[in-house]
Amino acid sequence: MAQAKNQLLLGTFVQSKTRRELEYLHDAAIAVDKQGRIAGVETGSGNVDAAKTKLLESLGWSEDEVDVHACMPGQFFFPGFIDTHVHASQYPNVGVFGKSTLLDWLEQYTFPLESSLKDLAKARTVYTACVQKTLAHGTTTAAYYATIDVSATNLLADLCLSLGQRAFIGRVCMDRPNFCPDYYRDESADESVKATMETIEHIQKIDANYDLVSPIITPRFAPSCTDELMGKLSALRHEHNLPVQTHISENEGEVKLVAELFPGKGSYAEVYESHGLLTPRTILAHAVHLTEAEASLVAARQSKVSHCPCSNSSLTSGQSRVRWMWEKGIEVGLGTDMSGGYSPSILEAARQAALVSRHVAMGAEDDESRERCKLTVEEVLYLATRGGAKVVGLENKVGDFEVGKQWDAQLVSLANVRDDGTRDGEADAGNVDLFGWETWEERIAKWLFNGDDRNTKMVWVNGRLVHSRP
Ligand SMILES: Nc1nc2[nH]cnc2c(=O)[nH]1
Ligand SMILES: [Zn+2]
Repeated sequence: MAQAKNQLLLGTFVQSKTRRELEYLHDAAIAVDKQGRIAGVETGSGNVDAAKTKLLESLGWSEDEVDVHACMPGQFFFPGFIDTHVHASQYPNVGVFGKSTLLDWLEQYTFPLESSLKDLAKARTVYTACVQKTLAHGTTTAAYYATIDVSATNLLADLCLSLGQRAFIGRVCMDRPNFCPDYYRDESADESVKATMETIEHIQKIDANYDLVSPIITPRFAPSCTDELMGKLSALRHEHNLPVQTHISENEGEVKLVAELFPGKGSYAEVYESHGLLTPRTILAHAVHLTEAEASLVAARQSKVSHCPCSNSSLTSGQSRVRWMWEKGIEVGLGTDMSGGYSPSILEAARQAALVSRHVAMGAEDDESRERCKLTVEEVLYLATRGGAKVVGLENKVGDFEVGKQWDAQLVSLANVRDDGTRDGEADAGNVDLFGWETWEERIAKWLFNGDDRNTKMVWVNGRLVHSRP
C-alpha cells in the first residue's frame, strides 16, 4: 500500500552494523518514498537542518511534499524487531504454563487452546490482540504459526495485512495419530497438504507478490508428523518456492521420542534432512540440544535457527548456545515463542538471550570460554534485527537503514529526569530514566535491560505508521 506522501525522519538513528557493533547516526536525515523504501540517508552535515536540506536537494523533493518527523531529546530511531518464531494462536496463554515441560505442556495447555480457534470469532479476537500487541512492542516482522484450521489461519493473514505487520503465516501440519490428539489432528498427509495449499492460495489472492504477507510451510515438529507428510510438505515447498518452519531439539524428552519414532535416522536433524526439509530457507526453532554433528549438518544446509530463550527457561527446556552455533556458521535470530515464552516482546527476548548466555558461561570449563559464551548488548540487538532478517530471508529488505531497504522501524523514547526528579509524560514514561550524562552505549544498554512497550512511541512497516502511543 503506497503512502500519500514522501517522509523525512530526522535525528538519531541506531542500527546494527555487524554482530559486534552498533552504529550511531546523529544529526541525520532519512528519506522514505511513498512505497516505504528508504530513498536516501544523509549523515555528517553537522546538524539536522543541514542534513534535511541536503537530502531534499539531492532527491529533488520540495519541503511541502514531505511529512517530517523529528526526534526529541532522549529519542532515537531503531530498526523494527523481527520475531522469527511465534505462535499467534497461543497468545491467550502467555504466562500460563505452571511447572510443565514441552510434551505435557502441549497436551495440557496448548492443543486445547489451538483447537478452540476453529471458532472464527474467537480467532479474530485472539489474532487481532496478538498482532496489535506485538506491533506495540516494535515487532515489524513475525514468523507466525496459526493452527490446523484453514479459515482461522487465513484470517490471521488478512489481519496482518490490514493491521500492517510483515508476516509469514504457517498453517500448522500435524497428522501422526499416536502423538496428536483425536480432536486436533489432520486426517491424513494428503488432507494436511490440501489444507496448506488452501492457505497458500488465499495469500496469493490477498498479497500476490508476498509484499507483506507470505505463506510458510509448517510441519509442527517431527513427533507430530508422519514420514509421508514431511515428504509431501517438502515437495510442496519446492514446487512453490516457499520457506519452512519447524521445531528441533527443544527438550530432552522430545529428542528421545524422536529417536524412538524414527529408528535408524541417526538424529533429529537427520529426520528433517531425510525429507529435504533442511533448506537455506528453513527456520528451526530452539536447537537447544543439537549434537556437534547435527549443528554441522544444519550449517552445511544453511538452515537458520530461532533462539527462544524466554521459552527455553519457562518450559525448563535448556540453554541454547548461540556463540557455539555462530562458530559453527549457523545464522541465528530471536523468537518469543509465545506461549512457550511468556512475553510478546523481542526486547525481552534479547535481554533473556543475554542472561541465558551468562548461564551457559557459568557452565563453561575455563575463564576464556566463560568470557566467550557471554553475548553483549550489541550482539543480542543484532539477533533482534539484522540476524532475524537473515533468518527469515529478508536481509535485502529489512533489518537496517540502508538505502533501498523498506522503512520498518520504531521510534524509541527514554525518559529524561529533570532537576526536580520529575520526567516528561510521567505516568507513561517507562522504566528507563536518563540523567543526561549517559553515553549512547549506556542509553542503549539501559533500554535493553529496562525498556518495554512504553518506550516504543511509533512503529512503521513499509513506511506505513502501524502503531503510535499518545
Ligand atoms: N515451544 C513449542 N514447541 C513445540 N514443539 C511442537 N509444538 C510446539 C509449540 O507449540 N511450542
Ligand atoms: Zn514454538
